[in-house]
Amino acid sequence: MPVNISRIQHVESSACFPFIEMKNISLHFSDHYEKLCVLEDITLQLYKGDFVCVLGPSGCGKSSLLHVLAGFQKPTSGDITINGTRHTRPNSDVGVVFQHHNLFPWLSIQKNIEFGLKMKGIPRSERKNLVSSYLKIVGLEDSAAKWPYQLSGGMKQRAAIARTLAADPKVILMDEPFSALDALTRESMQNHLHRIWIQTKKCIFFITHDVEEALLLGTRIVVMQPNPGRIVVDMPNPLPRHKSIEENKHVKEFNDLRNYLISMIRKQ
Ligand SMILES: Nc1ncnc2c1ncn2[C@@H]1O[C@H](COP(=O)(O)OP(=O)(O)OP(=O)(O)O)[C@@H](O)[C@H]1O
Repeated sequence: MPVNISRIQHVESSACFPFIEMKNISLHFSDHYEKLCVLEDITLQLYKGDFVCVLGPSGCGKSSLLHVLAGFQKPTSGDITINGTRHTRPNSDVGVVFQHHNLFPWLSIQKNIEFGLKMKGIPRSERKNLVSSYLKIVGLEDSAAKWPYQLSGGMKQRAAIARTLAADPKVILMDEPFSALDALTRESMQNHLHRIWIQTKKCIFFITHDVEEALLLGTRIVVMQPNPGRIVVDMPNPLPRHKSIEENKHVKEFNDLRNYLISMIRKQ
C-alpha cells in the first residue's frame, strides 16, 4: 500500500496521556551584537513506549532541545512536565547516552552498570540480579569482568546503554550515540537497540543525522528546521514495528518515506 504522506503528518499518538510534555519551549542566547533564537515555541509530547527520532540540519537545535529536556539547560521560556510534575533539573527520571560513552575507566563493566544502583541504595543481591539482566539485554554477559579499555567502541556504547537502563529512567535521551562507530558496528548497534526497545518499551528520544536510522528505529519521527529552531514534522512511523530492521529496509514505502524526510530536512 503506498504511503499517503499528507495523511501521516502531525498525527497525534494513539496513547491518551503524555507522560512528558514540553510546552512552548524557547531558548535564546544573546551577546553584545545579536540575539540567537536557538529554539522557538516548541511543543512536544512524549508517550510511554515512544521511540522518537529527531532529524534536522546541523545547527537547527536538536542537541539544545535534548539539553533542555535533560535539565542541563534552562529554557528562556516554556515548561516541561514529567508525569504532571515540573521538570527543571537533571534527575533520575531522565537518562542520557552521549555520542561518546562516559564509562568510568577505573571500574569493570559490571561495576559501571552497578554504580547507579548502589547510589540508589539497592541491596547487593538485588543489584547482582539486575546487573546480570541488563548485561544480558545488551548482549555483554561474557564481558562483565572486563575493563572499558578492553571493549570495542560498539561494546562500550552497549555498556553505557545498560548503565543508563539500570538506573530505570522514565525516558532515555540519546544524542547521536552511534555516529562515532563504523558502518558495520552501527548496523549491529541499531539491531541491539531495536531489541532493547522491544524488550523494555522504554520511551527513547534519539537524535540522529541518518534518515534511514530514524526510519528503522523510530515509532515517531520529528524533523526540525533552523532560524529559529522549530519542529516542522511530527509523524508516526508507518513501517511495521514487528518486522526486523533488515525486513523493513525492503518494504516498498521505505524509499518514499526516506525521500519525503530528506525533502523536509532540506526545505528552508
Ligand atoms: N551555549 C550556547 N551559546 C550560544 N549559542 C549556542 C549555545 N549552544 C548552542 N548554541 C547555538 O545553537 C544553535 C543550535 O545548536 P545545536 O548544537 O543545538 O544544534 P544541532 O542541531 O544539535 O547541531 P548538530 O547537528 O550539528 O549537532 C547553533 O547555532 C549553536 O551555535
